[in-house]
Amino acid sequence: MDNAKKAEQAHVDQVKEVITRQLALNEHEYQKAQLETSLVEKNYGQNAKINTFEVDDQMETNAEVQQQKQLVAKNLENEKILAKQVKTLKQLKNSPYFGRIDILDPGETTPETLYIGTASLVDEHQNFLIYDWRAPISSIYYNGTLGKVTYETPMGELETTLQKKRQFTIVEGQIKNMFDTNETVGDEILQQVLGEHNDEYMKNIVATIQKEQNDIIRDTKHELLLVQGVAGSGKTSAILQRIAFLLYHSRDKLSADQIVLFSPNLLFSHYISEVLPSLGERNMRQVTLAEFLAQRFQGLKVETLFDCYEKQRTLTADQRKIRAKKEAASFMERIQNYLDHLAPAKLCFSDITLDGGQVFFSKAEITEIYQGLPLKMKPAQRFHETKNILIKRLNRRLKQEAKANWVLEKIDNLDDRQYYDLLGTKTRGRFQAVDDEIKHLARKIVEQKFAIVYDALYNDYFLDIYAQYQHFLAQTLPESVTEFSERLEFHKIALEDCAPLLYLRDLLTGSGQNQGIAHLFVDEMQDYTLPQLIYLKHCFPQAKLTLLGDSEQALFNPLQTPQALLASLEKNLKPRSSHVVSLNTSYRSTAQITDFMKALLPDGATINSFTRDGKLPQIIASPDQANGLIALKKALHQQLTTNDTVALITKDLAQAKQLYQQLHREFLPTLIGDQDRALPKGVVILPIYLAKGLEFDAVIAYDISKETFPLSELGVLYTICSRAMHELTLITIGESSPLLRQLSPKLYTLKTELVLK
Ligand SMILES: Nc1ncnc2c1ncn2[C@@H]1O[C@H](COP(=O)(O)OP(=O)(O)OP(=O)(O)O)[C@@H](O)[C@H]1O
Repeated sequence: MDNAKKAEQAHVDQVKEVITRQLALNEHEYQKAQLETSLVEKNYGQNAKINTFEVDDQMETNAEVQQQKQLVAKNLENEKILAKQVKTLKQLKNSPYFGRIDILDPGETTPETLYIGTASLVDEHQNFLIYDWRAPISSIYYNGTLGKVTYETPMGELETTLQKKRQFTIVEGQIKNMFDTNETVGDEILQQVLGEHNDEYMKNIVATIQKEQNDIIRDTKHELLLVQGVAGSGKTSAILQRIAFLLYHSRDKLSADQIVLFSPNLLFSHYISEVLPSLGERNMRQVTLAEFLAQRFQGLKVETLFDCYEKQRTLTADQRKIRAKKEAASFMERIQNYLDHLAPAKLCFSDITLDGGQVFFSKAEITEIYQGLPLKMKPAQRFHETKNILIKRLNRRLKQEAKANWVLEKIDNLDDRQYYDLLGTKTRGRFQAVDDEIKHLARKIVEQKFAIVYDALYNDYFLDIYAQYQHFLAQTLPESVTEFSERLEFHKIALEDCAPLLYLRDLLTGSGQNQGIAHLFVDEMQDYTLPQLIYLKHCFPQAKLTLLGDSEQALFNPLQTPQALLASLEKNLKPRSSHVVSLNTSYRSTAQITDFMKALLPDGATINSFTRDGKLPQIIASPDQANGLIALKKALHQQLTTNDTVALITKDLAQAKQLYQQLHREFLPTLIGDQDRALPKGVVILPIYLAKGLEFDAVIAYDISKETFPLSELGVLYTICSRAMHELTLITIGESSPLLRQLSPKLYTLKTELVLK
């Protein structure tokens, strides 16, 4: 070990000692806090039982119980903080830091050495032994080259001189690797990290964040941040780091619950779920578009992105035209326009009925209320007012109904359990007058009977939104009405109708907005239509947006330059400020695989491959299905010897199912469906849309032939190839895809599979 490394190891050991001391202290405190909580809880349980006979005692007990409750809550909070500290210290003990910077501030003569890790560590004398990677000063580590550098602080920009930058890999407290570097985080450690095999969970990239990724992570200025990055350029990694950064940066006012990430599929949600916890943060909320819509269309089967993809080849030219119109931003403007001119008489209300079908509020009564309101009222206000009037009328009816004979009879026939259930939090015999107790019970009985009416009012069921949307379609796109209503009869709704319909509903009823979400992230945004993005922005009006995508991987939408995309988003989402970042270096795959992917694209020259060496992709040409299958089996056997997981990625579900049938005896593969959340080891077979955002050590694509992959399937083939980290194999059957024929033979090895019979 050279002297520098010895000195650094000695420093690691010193820091570890401090960590060990703090860990012991925190663990002790944590156990104490746990004990205290359980004692208070026990106490609180007993306290809650005593003194409930006299009114005064009862009040006293209530106050005491309140106090005890607060104590438990405080203790639990304390416990949570200590548990988090223990977890953080344990992580630091294993690997206290990954970077060091030596800086010389203006006017100083001796440089200061700072170590950077996943969390801060302060010793007993308030010296910072480790700086959190998110601290303002740490940005120098990611951004600066040696010499004069600046960094942002809450007080403004500061300047310093960066004299040294050192990277470490520390495992179990031992320095495994150490490099000095001038540039941003150097290649050596990155090489090593990227060369590792794929894991069940994505890892954080905190030690090797690249400069342009750092710009995304630390952006706090823009309301709309658009990231356009080539496959494997670290978009997902960067946004997860960004979430951790934002939680640190705004820790007083931002919590993980105020952040929503739209992810492409459930597998992906599982895959990324460990990144934030590994950085000491809680996970944000995650949802797929399908889940989000399914919640809003209960009772209907909502077409998913995957259904759309599967069926797109069977659409007629007319259906395509209709879909294109519904997926244009102007369709949302038309909704706005429709509402601006909608006469109150054209509102499609429906009866509110009781369980037995008896009408409680008729459509005519509701329409009359709505029409009778002042003309200048906006639709949402008018709707709200109608609802208020209906609730008042309902309450009046309930009051009258409570005096009805059937109610009094019911009270007489209540058994004890029913009686106490109706009393709820009230106590029998504790009402000021006996009549009050009867009144209370009567009220509860009628409330139960008419709960369905409350429910209908509360959830706006008295507006027939489907009929309203149909009315809108009849005026705007009449050729699409029949298909919409036919689907509805079968309790189905097409994906392209979801965003416009919900938008119409929300604007009409003034509902559907969540003001509490501060950040909205959309991954794989190239698969979203503008109306969907407009609707999401409408749902989360206070949220800053981070949209990430790669136009080249679009399974549905045409290619767009980042600038054109930004211009279109600015026009339609109207953010106060916006910024686009392009990521052009692909980190996921070996240089050979990235070069192959690049060559598939007409504008692939803009992609930089990261210098990680590997095997050339392999193309196996086979004359027919039988030989193709033999080639596939051989390739699977061979790749399973060096990789834990081999992914057979297909163009669609039908092909995935067929291959599963052909391989299941020999390989026991797993056929992945859209409800699967985890990826097992071995051979996995999945259609490309379920592989979005994921990566695999080895990827095989089957039947890359003229018919299955014409030029128009470029995006699909590119996305399949870009899932491979270390090995890529393409098997062609008969005439190969024209996408492959245009590639230089230097980019792959070619093998012919031909078994002579
Ligand atoms: N700075 C980095 N340090 C270490 N690894 C990185 C870095 N940036 C990206 N990677 C790795 O590269 C791979 C691809 O990253 P990621 O999945 O975030 O890219 P992406 O742009 O979202 O990809 P895609 O759009 O193709 O799904 C991951 O294995 C990730 O860990």
